[in-house]
Amino acid sequence: MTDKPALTLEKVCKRYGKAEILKGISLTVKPGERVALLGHNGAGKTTLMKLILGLTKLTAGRITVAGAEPGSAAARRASTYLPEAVAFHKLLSGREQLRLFARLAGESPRCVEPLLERVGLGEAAGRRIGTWSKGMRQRLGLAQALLGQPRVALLDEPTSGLDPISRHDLYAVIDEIAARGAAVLIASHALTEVEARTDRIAILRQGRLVADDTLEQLRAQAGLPIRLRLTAQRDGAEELQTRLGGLRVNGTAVELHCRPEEKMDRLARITALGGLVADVEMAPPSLEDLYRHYSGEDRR
Ligand SMILES: Nc1ncnc2c1ncn2[C@@H]1O[C@H](COP(=O)(O)OP(=O)(O)OP(=O)(O)O)[C@@H](O)[C@H]1O
Repeated sequence: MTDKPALTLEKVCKRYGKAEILKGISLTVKPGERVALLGHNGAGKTTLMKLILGLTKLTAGRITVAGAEPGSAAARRASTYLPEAVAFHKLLSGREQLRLFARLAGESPRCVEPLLERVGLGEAAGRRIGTWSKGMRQRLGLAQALLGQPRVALLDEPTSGLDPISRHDLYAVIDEIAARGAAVLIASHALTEVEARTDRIAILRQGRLVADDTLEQLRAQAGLPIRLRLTAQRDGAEELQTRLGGLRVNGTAVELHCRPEEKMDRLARITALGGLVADVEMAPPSLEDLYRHYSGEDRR
């Protein structure tokens, strides 16, 4: 897989009337990379995807999709898009709809059956889409996204409204799209799942990209505290709090926060308390903590 970005954004600006939605966004996504695009409602995630697709015009800056201009025939061939609300022809069966998409993508109809099986729609494929659940329609959307070997895949909240198993299955397909060499950009509010399933996190805030790195790097840059939760032996929570400080969480637990570099020292002090401590759990800052920090919502 080449290291050259499949998707490049340079100082991208977008205005709607007087409203400046995006103010100089620069971002690259390499083949095989899965990047989460986070931001509050109205931050501009969908607008960014529409610019990449050439569905709306740039105010300033430059975007290239597999080396081509957004909206050009080459860029359209190279990219695929799963919108938040997938709309299909209700009267067509899943198989008929996917055959139609395959024809439009210049693919052989022979690819349709394996794709339907791949996304778990083998049995439902003959039924009209109008009778399908949201999860089934999202799966068909992903089957469409797998057509034609895309080099750039844009997925707008792909798992919203799906149950945990369907989410899991959907991410398995997203991983496959990336493993085939597509640069994948996923707009999402589902922090726990993107924490586990993406390679890099980009956060939009007030029209700017305020974070763009791996989770580990963002943790290191943010310097947020590590949480230590101690469970006391019977009736020992008060003594534990007196000795170590921190907050009583419930009848038996005490929570402490410490800087990453203090962690070993804290653990040594906890171990020295011997039988007073029944258990210790340690949690590094989650993506939710980091998101609050970078999006300016850290009010704790
Ligand atoms: N066609 C349009 N004309 C005018 N303003 C628009 C248009 N499309 C989007 N906007 C505005 O641009 C801003 C960004 O919208 P966008 O849909 O990109 O946000 P988002 O980050 O995808 O939000 P969400 O998480 O709610 O889906 C919003 O303030 C929205 O009202």
